[in-house]
Amino acid sequence: PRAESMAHQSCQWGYDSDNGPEHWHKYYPIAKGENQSPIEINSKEVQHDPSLPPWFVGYDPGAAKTILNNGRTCRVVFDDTFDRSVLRGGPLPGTFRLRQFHFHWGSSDDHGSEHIVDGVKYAAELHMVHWNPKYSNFAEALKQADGVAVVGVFLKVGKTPKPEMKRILEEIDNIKTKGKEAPFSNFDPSILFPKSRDYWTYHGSFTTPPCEECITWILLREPIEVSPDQMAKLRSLSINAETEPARPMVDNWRPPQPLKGRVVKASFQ
Ligand SMILES: NS(=O)(=O)c1cccc(F)c1F
Ligand SMILES: [Zn+2]
Repeated sequence: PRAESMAHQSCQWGYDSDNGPEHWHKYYPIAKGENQSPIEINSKEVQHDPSLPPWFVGYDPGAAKTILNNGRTCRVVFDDTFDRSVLRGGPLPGTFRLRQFHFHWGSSDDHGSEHIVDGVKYAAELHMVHWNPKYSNFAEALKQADGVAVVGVFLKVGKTPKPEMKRILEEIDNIKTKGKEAPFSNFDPSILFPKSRDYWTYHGSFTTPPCEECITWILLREPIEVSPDQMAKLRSLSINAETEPARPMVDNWRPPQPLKGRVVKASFQ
């Protein structure tokens, strides 16, 4: 157990019993808000919206910059100083700039995703984070209800490895511990998308502190398939720094939050 809880440290939130999701509201009161994420998707209650347009991405592989272990997830960061890699259409007003993508996963294949669909927990969930350039920067955007758009992709464990995950998983050996980062260039994240563009969409929040309610979620219905070895590779990351005792980076997911009357729309019947 950790020597001190989040209360003493300058708010090092995490996923442990003493700094995890049940504690976040003490430093981030919005964590108990009306539009929190993730949520459970119940197909019987979603509203099919035939007017929902398709979403599109135009990603420049040259915008990929680095991959890093921030002690909570594995994150790939992009150059978002201009409209270089963008997401548009779907429920979104205008184009949104790709800033980073990261993952959430479990300690075993039977759980790990943040959103849950008709009771199904996937092994992991990929989040591609974009922000609305009508605001001057990401920090401003996350204070606005239409500031951020995240495309969520479920990862399901099967027999066949997803070749497009290879590049990311190969880099993991270079970023094993917190604070490590490595160059990561020439990568178009749209190769990680499934075939179908069907999605659910709702208004929610970051699933991590600061839990700001600034996100238009676009959750893809079709999971991508990864192999057990690929999941084991993700689980080989550590949350500790190189000089600290090894602690595995697993179960970095927030449980589902109250829907509070929000309506989830589906782009498909
Ligand atoms: N899990 S998450 O997609 O909601 C997320 C987490 C950290 C920073 C973000 F910008 C973000 F969107
Ligand atoms: Zn996330």
